[in-house]
Amino acid sequence: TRSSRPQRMLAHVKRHAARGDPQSVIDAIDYFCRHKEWAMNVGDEKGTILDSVVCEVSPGAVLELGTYCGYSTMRIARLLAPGARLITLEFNPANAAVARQVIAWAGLEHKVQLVEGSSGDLIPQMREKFGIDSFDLVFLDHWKDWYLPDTRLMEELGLLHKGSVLLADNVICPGAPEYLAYVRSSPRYDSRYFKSHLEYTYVEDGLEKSVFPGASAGSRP
Ligand SMILES: Cc1ncnc2c1ncn2[C@@H]1O[C@H](/C=C/CNC(=O)c2cc(-c3ccc(F)cc3)cc(O)c2O)C[C@H]1O
Ligand SMILES: [Mg+2]
Repeated sequence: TRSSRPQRMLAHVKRHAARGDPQSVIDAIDYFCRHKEWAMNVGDEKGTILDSVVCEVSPGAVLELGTYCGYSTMRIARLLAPGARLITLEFNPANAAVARQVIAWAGLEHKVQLVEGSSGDLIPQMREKFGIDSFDLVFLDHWKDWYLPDTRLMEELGLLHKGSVLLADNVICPGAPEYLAYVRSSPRYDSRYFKSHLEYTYVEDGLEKSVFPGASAGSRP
């Protein structure tokens, strides 16, 4: 049967990127998406904003929702300090299979734990299964109407601590209106919009960075 776009992207990586060199894998994917076939990776322009937030937070524990082909997984993992961990959730087995190979080609598999399944099912298992007490950084890039329910779930489970950062892709295109309204109106978050463009296009899009000031915030009388 005809190959999938993620499979063609992986083939391009294996042909053009150097093993163990994350930047060459990132560049190969960006080239493929810009000059051969568009794909919904966060891309190089928004990726630079993602990089700066990762460096600013220098997280010990990161959660990524929606691995897809592993592009943003690599962007985050390549910047992590020794011992820091990135858990990425992907419910489509075919995507997960491609992402594992992309991450391995970049030589980052020791920094990444890719878990297959739905975020709604897996987030409640973070403590017991992965020994994670809370996340310093969460990158939201899965189905857009899952952003808000998953954020509420992480709050309720106490997986966000004072200073935890949520970074959400696509808040303009395709958009995550309910999520955006929530983080921008809730006294629980200090939220800021980073204007950019939809990956590999001139269409406006951006990232929303929301800092969780702590459970006590917003509950004061
Ligand atoms: C709930 C849940 N749990 C685990 N993995 C989940 C999940 N929901 C989706 N996923 C996985 O994440 C990935 C899905 C991401 C959804 N992202 C998108 O739909 C998306 C779409 C566009 C876009 C913009 C303009 C256009 F004209 C067309 C498309 C751009 C993007 O950057 C995107 O992230 C793959 C999927 O298997
Ligand atoms: Mg996205």
